[in-house]
Amino acid sequence: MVKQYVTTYPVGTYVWVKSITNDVLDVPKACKILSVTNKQLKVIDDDDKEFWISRSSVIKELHPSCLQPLDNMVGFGDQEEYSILRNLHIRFRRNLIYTYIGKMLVAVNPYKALTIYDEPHIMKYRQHNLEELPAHIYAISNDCLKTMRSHSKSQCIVISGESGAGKTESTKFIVKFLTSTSKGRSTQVNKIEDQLVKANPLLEAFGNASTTYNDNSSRFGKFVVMSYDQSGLLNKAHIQHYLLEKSRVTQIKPSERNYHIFYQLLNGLNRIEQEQLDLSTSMKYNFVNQTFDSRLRLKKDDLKVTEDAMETLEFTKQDRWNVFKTLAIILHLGNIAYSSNEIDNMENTEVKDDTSLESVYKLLQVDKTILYDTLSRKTLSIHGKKTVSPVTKSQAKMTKDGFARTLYEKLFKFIIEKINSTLSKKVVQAELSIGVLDIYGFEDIGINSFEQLCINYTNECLQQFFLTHIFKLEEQEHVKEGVKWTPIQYEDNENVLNLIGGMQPNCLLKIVDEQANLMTGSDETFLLKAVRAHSKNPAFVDSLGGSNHSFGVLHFAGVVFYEVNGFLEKNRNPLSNDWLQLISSSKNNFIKELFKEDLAPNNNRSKPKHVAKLKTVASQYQRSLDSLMTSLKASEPYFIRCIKPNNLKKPDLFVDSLCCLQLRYAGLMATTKIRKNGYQIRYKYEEFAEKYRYIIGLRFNGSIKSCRKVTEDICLKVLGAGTDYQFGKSKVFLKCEHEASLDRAKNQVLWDSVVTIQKNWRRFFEKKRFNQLRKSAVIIQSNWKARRDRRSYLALLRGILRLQACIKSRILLEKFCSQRYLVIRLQARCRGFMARKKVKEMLDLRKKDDVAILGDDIDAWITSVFNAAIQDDEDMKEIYTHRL
Ligand SMILES: Nc1ncnc2c1ncn2[C@@H]1O[C@H](COP(=O)(O)OP(=O)(O)OP(=O)(O)O)[C@@H](O)[C@H]1O
Repeated sequence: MVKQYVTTYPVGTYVWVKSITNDVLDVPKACKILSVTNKQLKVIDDDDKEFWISRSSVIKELHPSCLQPLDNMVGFGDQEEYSILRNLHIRFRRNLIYTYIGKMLVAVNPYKALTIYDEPHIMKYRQHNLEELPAHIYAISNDCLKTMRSHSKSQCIVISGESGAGKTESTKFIVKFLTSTSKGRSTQVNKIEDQLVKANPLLEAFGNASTTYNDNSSRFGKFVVMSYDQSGLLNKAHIQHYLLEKSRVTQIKPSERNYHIFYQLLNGLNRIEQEQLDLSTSMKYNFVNQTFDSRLRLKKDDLKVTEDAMETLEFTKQDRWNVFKTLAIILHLGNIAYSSNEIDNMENTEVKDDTSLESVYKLLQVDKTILYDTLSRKTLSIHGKKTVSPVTKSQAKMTKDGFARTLYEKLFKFIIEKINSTLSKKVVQAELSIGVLDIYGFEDIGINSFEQLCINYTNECLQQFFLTHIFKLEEQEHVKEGVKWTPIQYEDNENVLNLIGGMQPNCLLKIVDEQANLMTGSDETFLLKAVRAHSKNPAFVDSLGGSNHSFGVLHFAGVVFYEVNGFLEKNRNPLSNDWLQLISSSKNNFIKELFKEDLAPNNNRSKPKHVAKLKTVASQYQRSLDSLMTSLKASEPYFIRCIKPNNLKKPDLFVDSLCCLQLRYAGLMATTKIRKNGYQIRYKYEEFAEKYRYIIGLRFNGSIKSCRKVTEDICLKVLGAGTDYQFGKSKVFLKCEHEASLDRAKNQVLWDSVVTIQKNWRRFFEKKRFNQLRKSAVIIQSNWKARRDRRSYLALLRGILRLQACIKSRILLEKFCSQRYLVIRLQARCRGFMARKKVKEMLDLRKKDDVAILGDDIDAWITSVFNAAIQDDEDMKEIYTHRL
């Protein structure tokens, strides 16, 4: 038995080991076998912890594809929850926080700064396709941008996850990438890019606060839409906001804080400004001193950052001052105190006439008596007759706080509208856009209220959008196209959606609205009606039997109980006629502008709008949610699921059970399966043929019939026969890896064509250059040859002249010598003649005179003459010879 075991799992094998506890979230672990005994195995897990396990704890051996961390989890041979979790875990330990599931991105919050978001990374990811580089949020952003351009269709990126999972940071990285790709191409784009980036600190100052889960938690949802013109340049942006958590303005939970801007204001204003707004240090104001979190130090510069952002976003100095003034009013409202006494058995509430009342009166610019009355009385209209009645201390405080909350909400709306007007100055036609949705995650905070119901309803809608996109559409499309489809089990949340909102007449939000509009409506009547309408609905959990007034909803992430106390009040517009009249009498035009919608006359111009049917929070919220869903449905979606690795906000700590829960809630498991089993890539035949026709070197002729044939030919050529892809009625169904192969093949063809074009162009260019060079070379050569020939000609000429001179001199010399010779000969002849003549004469004389004496002289003389003649001849001869 042992032998068999050891043979199956030898030392060094990686195996899945069952969890030690029976906790549903304690998933199996991957361990390496270190040693084997008869009964037990010594193993080491991914955290380098060694322990002994029994043989029966081993589930199975790890699939070879799971041994190394994978960038895209659809590549796993082993599609189990624990293998996915382990992949995320070991990647996280290597600081690889991003992982794909098909085109969906899972991002694990590292809780530490990573050096993967700088400009060189942006440049790198901009030049590559998805999956060519390690998984990254930039790769998803780049793919989204490319798809928008190539499909000419707007895109959206839906980011979801728990509070603190990293949604807002992810949004910032996407915006950074998308804006920087257009950066530098025009001054207008640069301006929008700066403004969009600066909108972040401004929104964070007014919409973020420190909470138990996150020191910089966004207390509102936002949908940032970036619009691109036809040339693909970013030219405007718009921010839509959802459900600001306004209750935080007046009430903060222990160890949490109010919105950052209040602390910034109290710490950052100079003394003169503080005096003008009657403000001093933060600890004096009830709305901000309820808790003090020592972890968060207040920085003087924070207000400066917000003011800089305001300046970039074109807030005027007056706007800035108006905003600060409104914040000061809210802070002073928080400090207004009441006293009460009993008159005629009725509690009579009075406002303490202190500095806070003075400050509100001064900053709100209203009549002090009207302010005093609004704060401590209420006007009732009975049968058209108005009567003023006293209110209890708690009622007075509630309406005053309600006004402070509404004022803050209006101020936040003003900030967003101002940002939007700056970011959307340019009007463009035929624009495409990329929307990034960063919305609060699913919430269960113990005592949940109306706000949590709305937040969780939003998450249900997004979950349905996700499910619809991933599952339902997949299924429908496969069936419609006649492609083989293996159904996959997933949790459909349509039931929960119908329970809370939507078109159903009896949904919870409609019942809250209905009760809020009834004079007799109360939280109790709402609960009663809800129970009556939905007691049989499996998604509705009735807790009427319990001591508290609550009901539960079975959300996709689990059951959440909601306390109904305050439901109706929160749903109603809390501003009474008294407050609206106070505002309409104000000389503070900014505040009046904030409330202009509420103060605008109704159709019946004599009556203020607020007298008509209530414009409830639920109805407004449902409208904005509907519009959001319409925008999302009109675009091609990308999903980013953010995962919080631990609740301690610590780096390098990955708690398996916590992450496992988030994976389940996010439906990631089913996604991995559908991605692996299904065909995530599909193209209409025309689109496919148009996109990939280069592979078979074809011109596009637009006919559907031929497009299908073209598609089949291309697939056969690149993917081969029998590979797992299918042809539907109008589309071809492919897997991710098929698209990658096709893209590679297309890129290769395009690359080859580019090389051919380049080659030919270079040839043409080089040939032209060569011809020019040759022409020039010939000119140079000919000039050079001419010069050289001229030089040798001149040398030759000189030689010839010298030769001529030599020859001439020689001829002359010869002539001279011969003449001389002749002259000498002539001389000799003459001399001979003369001598002979003289001899003859002397001989004649001897004949006549003393011949004996003369005879000897004559002989000597004749001899000398003869020798001289011979010598002359010899000399001549020699001269002549030398000359030659
Ligand atoms: N990619 C990241 N790199 C480094 N730190 C990160 C990253 N993502 C998130 N964080 C850290 O986690 C904190 C919480 O992130 P973030 O504010 O984005 O969460 P959230 O999901 O938007 O939360 P909430 O819903 O409460 O607004 C950030 O302040 C930051 O410190």
